[in-house]
Amino acid sequence: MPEAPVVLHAQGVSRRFTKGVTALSPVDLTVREGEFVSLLGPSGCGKTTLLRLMSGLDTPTTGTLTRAVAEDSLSYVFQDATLMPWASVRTNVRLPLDLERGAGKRSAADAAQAVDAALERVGLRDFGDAFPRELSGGMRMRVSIARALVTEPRLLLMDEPFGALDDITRQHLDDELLALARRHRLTVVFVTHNVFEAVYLSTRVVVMSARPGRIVEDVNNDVPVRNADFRGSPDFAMRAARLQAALLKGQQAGAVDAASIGNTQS
Ligand SMILES: Nc1ncnc2c1ncn2[C@@H]1O[C@H](COP(=O)(O)OP(=O)(O)OP(=O)(O)O)[C@@H](O)[C@H]1O
Repeated sequence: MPEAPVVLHAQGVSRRFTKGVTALSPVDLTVREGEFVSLLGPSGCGKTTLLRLMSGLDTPTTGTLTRAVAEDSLSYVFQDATLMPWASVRTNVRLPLDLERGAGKRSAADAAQAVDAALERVGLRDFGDAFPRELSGGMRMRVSIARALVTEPRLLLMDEPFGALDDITRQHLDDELLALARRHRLTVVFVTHNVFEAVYLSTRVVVMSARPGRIVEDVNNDVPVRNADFRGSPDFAMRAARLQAALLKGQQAGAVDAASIGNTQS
């Protein structure tokens, strides 16, 4: 079977911030259409930095990053739901279309239809008139996902979207996300530091070292079925253990890197 087209390609991409913080060592990474790639790494290893570079919100210090989808085919989901508290769910979800409509792209009726469809997709059809304060944390995150889906993106960049939720809600949203990704043939890059979530969701897991982040392992995780049986299976536990070991290796590599940087500076 021919390989799916490339959606994202990073070559030698690094990011150094002012004040000398190197958040990301040179990274090479290719993401293909339909993949669900998790970036897994310890806190502060540069996952968000890499995701922001992929989105175009930030530019690399070195290297090149090419994206084969247009800016309006890409959506970014932040760690927090980041909803406007004074606006209804419907208005929140419509925001990207309002910004787009400024450029004369879509009629109000089309926008309303797209908002309803996005709310339907995340199971919030009856909550369009509610305000964020009336919703649970999980529902707010679903609104945030509906807002990301309303433009019908091909590429979804998600920065630890379920990190603040309890396990049951997280698992529920994991299932909803998988169904959405499958139904709409999305390519997803998903930041997490949770090995179990990475195993459950991803077709591929990119494990990063502690800061300065670099890729220590690129693990294929293409499994045929993802459901409660899979979560409870020995295969699942083995995959999680393997990622845990890779994470540990990455943490140690980060510590060694930091020590050698210290040595060269002293
Ligand atoms: N704008 C910035 N200016 C200076 N340093 C920054 C900036 N953004 C991030 N950093 C630093 O870069 C490093 C990587 O940050 P980043 O947010 O990418 O990590 P992360 O892996 O996403 O962490 P977490 O899992 O905790 O969200 C951190 O040490 C952070 O302090």
